[in-house]
Order: sequence, then C-alpha cells, then structure tokens
Amino acid sequence: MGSAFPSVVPALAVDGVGFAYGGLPVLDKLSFHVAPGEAVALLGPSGCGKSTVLNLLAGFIAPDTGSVHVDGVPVHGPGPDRGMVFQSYALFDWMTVGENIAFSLRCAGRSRTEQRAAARDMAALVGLAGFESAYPYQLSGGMRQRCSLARVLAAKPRVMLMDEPFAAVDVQTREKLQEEILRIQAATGTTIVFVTHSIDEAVFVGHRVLLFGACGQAPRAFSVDLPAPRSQKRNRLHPDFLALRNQIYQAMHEDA
Ligand SMILES: Nc1ncnc2c1ncn2[C@@H]1O[C@H](COP(=O)(O)OP(=O)(O)OP(=O)(O)O)[C@@H](O)[C@H]1O
Repeated sequence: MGSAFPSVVPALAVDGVGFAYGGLPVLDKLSFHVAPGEAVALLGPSGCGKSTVLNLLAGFIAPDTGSVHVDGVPVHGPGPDRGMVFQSYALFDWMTVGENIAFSLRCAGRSRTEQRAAARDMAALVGLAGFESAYPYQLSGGMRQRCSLARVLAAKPRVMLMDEPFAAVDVQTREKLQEEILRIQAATGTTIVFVTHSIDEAVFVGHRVLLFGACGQAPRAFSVDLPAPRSQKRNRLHPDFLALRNQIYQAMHEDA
C-alpha cells in the first residue's frame, strides 16, 4: 500500500485484527500495513477506534484476533522501537527540558555526556535550542509539545505513534508543528501513525489517510500525492490538496 513506498517488510503490519472492550466490539478484521518512513493519518469520528489502534500498535493492549507486527516481529507489549506522543504533554515538571529529553537515555544507563549530547541535538531538531535548562512551566504549549516530541525522538524509535498530538495548541502553532513533524521525519526516516480529527491535518501530514467509519467497518484509504517538501504556504491552497480534502469530507459525510 502507498505507491510512493516500495514493497518491503512493512514497518507496521495489522492483519485481521479484532478487538472488543468487554462486550463492546470496536475493531473487526482490521488490516493495514505501513511502509518504513511512511506517515499514515488515522481519521474518523469520535469513538470509531483510532486510539485503540494506536494502543494495539504500542502493545499496551493485545488483539483478540489477528496480529500486529513491527518490522516483521510480533508485538507482545510495549518496546523502545515505538514511541508514543500524546495530546497532553506528559512531561516531568520537576525536570528541565534537557533532562526530560534525555530521560530514556538516563533509564538506559547512558553516560551524562551522552545524555547532554542527545538533549542538545534533539532540542535543536525540534527548535528548542537554548531552552535545555528551562522548566516545562516556563514554556508555551507549542514548546512543551516540541519537548515531548524531542523526548520520544531521543529514544530513536523506529515508529512514532501520535494521538492527536497538536489538538491542544493554537492554529498557527499547530500548522508550524505539522511542518516540523514532516521535517523531522525527513531527517530521521521515522515511520509515523498519526491520529487526528482534522481532515486538513491528515492530508497535510499523511502520505496516506485511513478514514474510519463506524466501529468495526474497514477504513477507506486515500493516497496523498503532494510535492515534497510540503509547506503550509505551498500546499494548503494547492488544487490537489483542496480536491483530496473535499473528497475525504464527502466520504466522511456519506458515512455519517
Ligand atoms: N478502556 C476502555 N474501556 C472500555 N471502553 C473503551 C475503553 N477505551 C475506549 N473504549 C471505547 O471504545 C471505543 C473506541 O474508543 P477509541 O478511544 O479507540 O476511539 P477514538 O476513535 O480514538 O475516539 P476519539 O476520537 O474520541 O479519541 C469507544 O466506544 C470507547 O468508548
């Protein structure tokens, strides 16, 4: 799937997955693959199971039926190959930006020099250079989310699982962060699965959009063929962007 990506062992493979919370079925025979370095946006109405899919990929929950693989290896729980970015910033308030970013290296017993180098490099990558000694309360919402991103990136995950990561920031910051995530992805080659309620965000960030409908229905896939590198200025009003946005909008409302 995803024509821009050659067919290799998928970074993520969801095959025939069924999942229910107690008696409530949420996913039924769900299958999709994500290629290495691909960004896939999961879009759909509240309660259709998007976060559940992320939690299955993260290994926080296990499927009732079917399987989930990362790089061809079955998922049996969380692992350092997958990093999760949440809507809430999930930073340690008592640690500096640098300490937050380097937390995974500290847990892994890496030297202070390595921790400092990772903090410096990742802070620079997300546009927080010079803020390594600041505390989270001294940052804006957008900066805190950059710090969360840097903390996940410092662990060098193969896959980033992002659950509405920019929902809590203002529109301008959100658009900037969308560009940032694409820039970071191009620099690191990280595979991304990104949950959002926004069609524009899904089309701007995703190489592919999976549109979920009612619980248990197979999602519809839309390829996004926008010229790279994408930028808000160039792409937002591009006829291809608007056409795809309208196509997904209509599909969403056919389902409703
Ligand atoms: N821990 C849980 N226990 C029981 N039911 C749950 C649990 N988590 C989610 N659900 C239910 O599973 C369904 C799918 O939830 P999920 O959070 O995956 O949807 P979503 O598409 O991510 O929704 P939203 O866009 O609102 O975040 C919903 O009906 C929800 O109420």
